[in-house]
Amino acid sequence: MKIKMLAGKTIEINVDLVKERAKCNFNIREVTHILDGGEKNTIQRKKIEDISLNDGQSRDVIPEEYLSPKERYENAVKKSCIYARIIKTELMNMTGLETLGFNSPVFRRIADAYFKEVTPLLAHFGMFVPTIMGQCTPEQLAHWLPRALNFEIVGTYVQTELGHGTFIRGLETTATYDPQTEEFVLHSPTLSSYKWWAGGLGKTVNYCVVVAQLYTKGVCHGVHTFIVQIRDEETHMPLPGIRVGDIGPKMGYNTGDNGFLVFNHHRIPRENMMMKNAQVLKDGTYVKVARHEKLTYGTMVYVRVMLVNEMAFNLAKAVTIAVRYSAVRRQSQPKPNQPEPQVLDYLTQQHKLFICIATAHALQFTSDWLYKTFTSVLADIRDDKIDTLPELHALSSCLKAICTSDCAAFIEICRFACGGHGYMASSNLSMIYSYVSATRTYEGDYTVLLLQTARFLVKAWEQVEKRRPVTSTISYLSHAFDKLKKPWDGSNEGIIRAFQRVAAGKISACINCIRYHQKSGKDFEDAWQLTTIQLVAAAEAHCRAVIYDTYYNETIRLTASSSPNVKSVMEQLCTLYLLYWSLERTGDLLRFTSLSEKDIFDLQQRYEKMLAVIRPNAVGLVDAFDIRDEILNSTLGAYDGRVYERLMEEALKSPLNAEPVNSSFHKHLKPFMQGKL
Ligand SMILES: CCCCCCCCCCCCCCCCCCCCCC(=O)SCCNC(=O)CCNC(=O)[C@H](O)C(C)(C)COP(=O)(O)OP(=O)(O)OC[C@H]1O[C@@H](n2cnc3c(N)ncnc32)[C@H](O)[C@@H]1OP(=O)(O)O
Ligand SMILES: Cc1cc2nc3c(=O)[nH]c(=O)nc-3n(C[C@H](O)[C@H](O)[C@H](O)COP(=O)(O)OP(=O)(O)OC[C@H]3O[C@@H](n4cnc5c(N)ncnc54)[C@H](O)[C@@H]3O)c2cc1C
Repeated sequence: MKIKMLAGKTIEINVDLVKERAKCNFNIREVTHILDGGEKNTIQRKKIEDISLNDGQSRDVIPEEYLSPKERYENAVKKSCIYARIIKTELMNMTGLETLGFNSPVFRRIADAYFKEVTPLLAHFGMFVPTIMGQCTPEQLAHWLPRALNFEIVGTYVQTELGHGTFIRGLETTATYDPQTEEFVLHSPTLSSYKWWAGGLGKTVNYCVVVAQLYTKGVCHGVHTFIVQIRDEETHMPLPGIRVGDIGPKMGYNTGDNGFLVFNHHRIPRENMMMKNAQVLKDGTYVKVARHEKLTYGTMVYVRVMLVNEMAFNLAKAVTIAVRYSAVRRQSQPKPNQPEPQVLDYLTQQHKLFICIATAHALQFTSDWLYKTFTSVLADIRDDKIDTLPELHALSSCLKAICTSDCAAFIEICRFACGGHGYMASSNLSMIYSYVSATRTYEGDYTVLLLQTARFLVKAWEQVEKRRPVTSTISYLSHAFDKLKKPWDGSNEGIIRAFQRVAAGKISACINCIRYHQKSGKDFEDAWQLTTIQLVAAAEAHCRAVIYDTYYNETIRLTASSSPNVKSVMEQLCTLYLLYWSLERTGDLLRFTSLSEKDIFDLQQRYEKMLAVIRPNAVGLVDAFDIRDEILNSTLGAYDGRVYERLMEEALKSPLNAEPVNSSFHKHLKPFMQGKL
């Protein structure tokens, strides 16, 4: 079927997708505007996408998979420069876009059209610039920020070492102050102190933020951040005292040139210590400026916040691919003499996919809410108020952990939903998965971050016990002393309250367990270690309760003035999300609420009914994510649904198809088959 598109281009669209779009009963644009945070944002995003993508500079002539690792990296650098130039010269100064930050999610979104994996400049944008913004004095900021934003220097964030990633206090790289020359001497004293992992470090950057143990006047003051030049600005040669290189192939991020870095008594000026939170004076005197010791960890908190948005977007990509493909794909014959159904019509397929759409919405709204919380805490810190920081740390830690973990699991389900073709590199699902699966580890491992949140929850519990006030995200704890099981009512609000009861019950169980071990003679640290499995589960339950509450309230708020059908489809998705997790967590609900077997039966019925209600709008819902084909980069997920044509077109690009017979036949296979080898 031929369809005339808005831009005047005529394209052929798969007939099943045309029918699906005709079935959709809500205004797709309106949902796009809600997801973008308003119509103005959608218009702005589309304008930026047009400028960045319409001239085709993002496209590769040869698919990246067929290039050598070196060629892939070089191609990524080339395209990074093209894209960075567009951002710098065409977008940032454009009228109407003044409010757009260098770290706008729109820039990040478009980057996927340029890079199948990642740009070597991701850590420059994502970590180097934010650390400069967060850790420098005004004078340092004036010196470094313009240089970094203008790409006169490119940098990364070098913290992790071979021996330690999680335990930052255990890092071994030293920065020892020499008052004679007013310099810091950076040194890697052991093999385990070698810096390892930083993105862009291997070959791309010439500067970096280094996290090292600060020594002055013979005293260690713990980890601090330093701006370190590692390569010559002209020749790009590593400076004396620096050994730097690429760490080699990984499961993903292969165009990201993650690197190693070894210091041999490398000297940097005193002014290169990032001095917003602590200073070393010329004579070597150490002066603590910040009121909260952990403000040095600020960049990590920022990235954890940004990652929640990243997850919403990546899941939206994966489910767009899987839903469109499932509308095009036909398989099996449940009834004799009937046509093969679209796989999207199978209830089990809907069960795999509609939760992914709902999760993308839940994470998008949660991420917007978290970002607002983050900016308000930053404003507090600027006013020298630090009491809101622990809650932000607890929230960003658990949300980063749960969102990255859920998103990785659901993306893999999207791949399962696409059968064998989902396993093709050209589906792009494997690339999306390998990108997302790393996010569960980096910027704080899943378990480690949930234990940070648990620490906050245990302290909050003690506050509640003393009848002291607690902050809003944990106010539900005040009902936790109710020994009775929470009555189950099954409404959306009821489900949210039930899960808050689950979280409170799990935290209470942890407290009991810690106290039990303490009573039997263990010290607090041992009692804590013996409770960590339950603590992780309690922090997860708390995090999910926060997501349910945020998703539900934001859906109501954001659709308050929407058209009736948009309002109802958004509410249906939110209800589906709550029902899905109720069914996933029946054990918890049976333990902490009055949920009965009959209630579980009802939940299942309601859940399946909701799948059926959402079914006609499924393609419309993924269209509403409004992800351009260049960004999706998928044979299975393109807007036109020409799945088989695209699969064949991509297969023909394989260099193995360039010749009818490969030379290995004559060299190896034939002699072997003829018994001559
Ligand atoms: C052209 C291009 C265009 C492109 C355009 C693109 C443009 C857009 C770009 C946009 C970019 C988007 C995407 C970004 C992707 C970036 C990629 C990133 C890659 C990955 C980077 C990394 O991977 S980089 C390394 C991260 N490595 C960690 O993540 C280590 C975890 N490890 C810890 O984080 C600590 O080690 C750990 C466990 C807390 C214990 O720290 P510790 O031992 O010092 O502390 P304790 O546990 O003893 O805790 C003592 C007390 O401190 C409290 N506390 C602890 N932390 C706190 C904190 N942060 N804030 C407040 N309070 C804190 C705690 O709550 C206790 O409080 P209390 O005493 O009151 O209970
Ligand atoms: C793709 C990628 C990019 C990266 N980019 C950067 C970068 O740009 N800059 C940078 O500095 N780093 C970077 N990293 C490193 C990353 O931040 C660390 O790998 C991450 O923080 C995890 O730390 P680790 O490797 O030390 O894991 P470990 O802490 O050694 O984890 C191993 C296991 O031990 C468990 N564990 C550890 N501590 C505890 C505990 N206290 N309690 C219970 N269980 C525990 C963990 O749960 C995990 O299962 C990157 C990593 C990856 C994969």
